[in-house]
Amino acid sequence: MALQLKHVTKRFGDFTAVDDLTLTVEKGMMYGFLGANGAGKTTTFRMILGLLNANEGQITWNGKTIAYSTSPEIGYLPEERGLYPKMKVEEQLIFLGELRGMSKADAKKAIGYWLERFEVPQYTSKKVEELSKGNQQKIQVIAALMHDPKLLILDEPFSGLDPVNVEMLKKAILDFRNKGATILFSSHRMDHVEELCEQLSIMHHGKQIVSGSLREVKRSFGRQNVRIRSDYELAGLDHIGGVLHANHSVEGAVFQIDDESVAAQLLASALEMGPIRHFEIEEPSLQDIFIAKVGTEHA
Ligand SMILES: Nc1ncnc2c1ncn2[C@@H]1O[C@H](COP(=O)(O)OP(=O)(O)OP(=O)(O)O)[C@@H](O)[C@H]1O
Repeated sequence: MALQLKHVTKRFGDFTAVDDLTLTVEKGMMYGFLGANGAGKTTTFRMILGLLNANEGQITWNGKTIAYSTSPEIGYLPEERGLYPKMKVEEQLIFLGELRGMSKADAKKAIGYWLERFEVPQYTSKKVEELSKGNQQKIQVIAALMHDPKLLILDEPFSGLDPVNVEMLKKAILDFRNKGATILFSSHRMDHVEELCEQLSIMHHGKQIVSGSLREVKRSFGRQNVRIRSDYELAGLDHIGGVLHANHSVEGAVFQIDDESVAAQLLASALEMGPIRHFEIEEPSLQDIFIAKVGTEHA
């Protein structure tokens, strides 16, 4: 039970949007698909769903090409949210559930469950256009989950949701993972990916420039962060040899280093300047890795 992409390439004219992409998402795994705007994420999702044809390579789900008959097994949250504004919430979800092979009775039951769970039961008979953007997003998420799919493809699932709703959705997605669903999702929020995903890829101009488990990706990055909190300015430490990058805030600073001996030097130099409140050597965040790999050129 796995989603497999092997050497997948998609060209639009002479522009290559996805270039020789290979990845596997095993059953019960949550896979984070990262990349700057235009990196090729949505194009990849559309190829997985069969909405676009790849020019080269193979995409299989449990060893078979994804076809219309596979659709009841798949839940897709598209990037461009596509609800009918004039249609009532329940009517619309019943329609979408039936497209995924549900009976009307099963669809109604699932809709009741999800509207309650997402704390919006009062919207059952409202037109979609009467809902706020975040609540429309919840309805679209319900459309992707209600038929209990085995493979979830979620394009920016958390965008437009407030922090409480983000937590609600994270729990729902984790429940799917815990009952064995295979999940691939894109996000621009590195903290969400860091929290949820065992495996990840970073795409850049259609190419997969980083891939592996979160642990491997962090280890192979080879840099660490030194966090110092103090009541005085730490800018004087930026020029210590071996400091690759410094980020200052009201609380202190975070210095990126690639050699642990630099940490000792930072500590000694900070203490020479005055007392410090906190000193810690941290592993790099996904945000650090993303910016280092994609950021300069992106900027
Ligand atoms: N139908 C199309 N015709 C021509 N070019 C396209 C088409 N669809 C996508 N592209 C181009 O392919 C590239 C990848 O687009 P894609 O939508 O996959 O990026 P993305 O990683 O999902 O970006 P975002 O984070 O902004 O959603 C972009 O340069 C885009 O302009």
